[in-house]
Amino acid sequence: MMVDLNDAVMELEHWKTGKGVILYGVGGTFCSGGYLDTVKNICNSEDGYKMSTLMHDSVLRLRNLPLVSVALVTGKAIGGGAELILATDFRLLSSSSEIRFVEARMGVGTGWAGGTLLQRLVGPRTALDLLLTCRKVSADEALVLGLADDLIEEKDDDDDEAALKKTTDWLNERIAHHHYSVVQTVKGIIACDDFEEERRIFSSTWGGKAQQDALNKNMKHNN
Ligand SMILES: CC[C@@H](C(=O)O)C(=O)SCCNC(=O)CCNC(=O)[C@H](O)C(C)(C)COP(=O)(O)OP(=O)(O)OC[C@H]1O[C@@H](n2cnc3c(N)ncnc32)[C@H](O)[C@@H]1OP(=O)(O)O
Repeated sequence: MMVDLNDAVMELEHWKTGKGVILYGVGGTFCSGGYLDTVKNICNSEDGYKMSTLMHDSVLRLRNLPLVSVALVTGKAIGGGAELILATDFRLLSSSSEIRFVEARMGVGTGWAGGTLLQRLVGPRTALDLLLTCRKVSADEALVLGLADDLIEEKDDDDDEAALKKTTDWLNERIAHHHYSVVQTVKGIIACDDFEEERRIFSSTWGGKAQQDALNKNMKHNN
């Protein structure tokens, strides 16, 4: 899974006209973290560092894609699986889903970049609490904590297809009507968090097709 994720992110980096991507699990589980047989086979500091380096690479490159990314969490997100939901811009949870950072119970810290990302999202105090208690976070609580951006009501727990359709619609409300260059510009500006880089990215679309089309419409922004 870890190598497959890295390959998938590399493929997405070559999608020059892309606008959005949804990260989701199948079979009623988002992700239950590292495959335990693999974890048992790499249980030494050197291999742990290599695994963590691979996953940090995947997670941070996923976060920095010029695409708007959403994690659709149906079922459980456990351990590294809970860390993976932090790799995207947004998180949509099915009402029966559950997030649980179990790393401390496994005798380790967060190995897939989840510690730094979690404290940026919910603050250091809440991050520390979630990582030390290893407690279940329900979809409702995730919304309160800022771990979820929206909830996907599902008629029954294993209706993955319906949840994916609702998530696609949610994402399209934000990207479908924009030219891909505009989506990539806005995402690039937010991801860079740097004024000089923002000016450079901004100027890459100034005068472009999307702006010319918009100006030619003589739009009034009052509806
Ligand atoms: C840095 C990341 C890394 C780390 O923290 O070190 C990790 O993420 S380590 C892995 C952390 N994850 C776990 O410890 C998960 C352990 N599994 C569970 O807690 C539960 O299986 C579940 C994920 C909550 C699902 O429970 P449930 O719905 O009751 O189903 P089952 O327990 O019957 O699971 C079905 C089947 O899947 C196997 N399984 C689940 N997770 C893993 C996993 N991470 N690695 C390997 N196998 C996993 C589980 O063993 C069952 O298999 P069978 O017993 O053969 O049916």
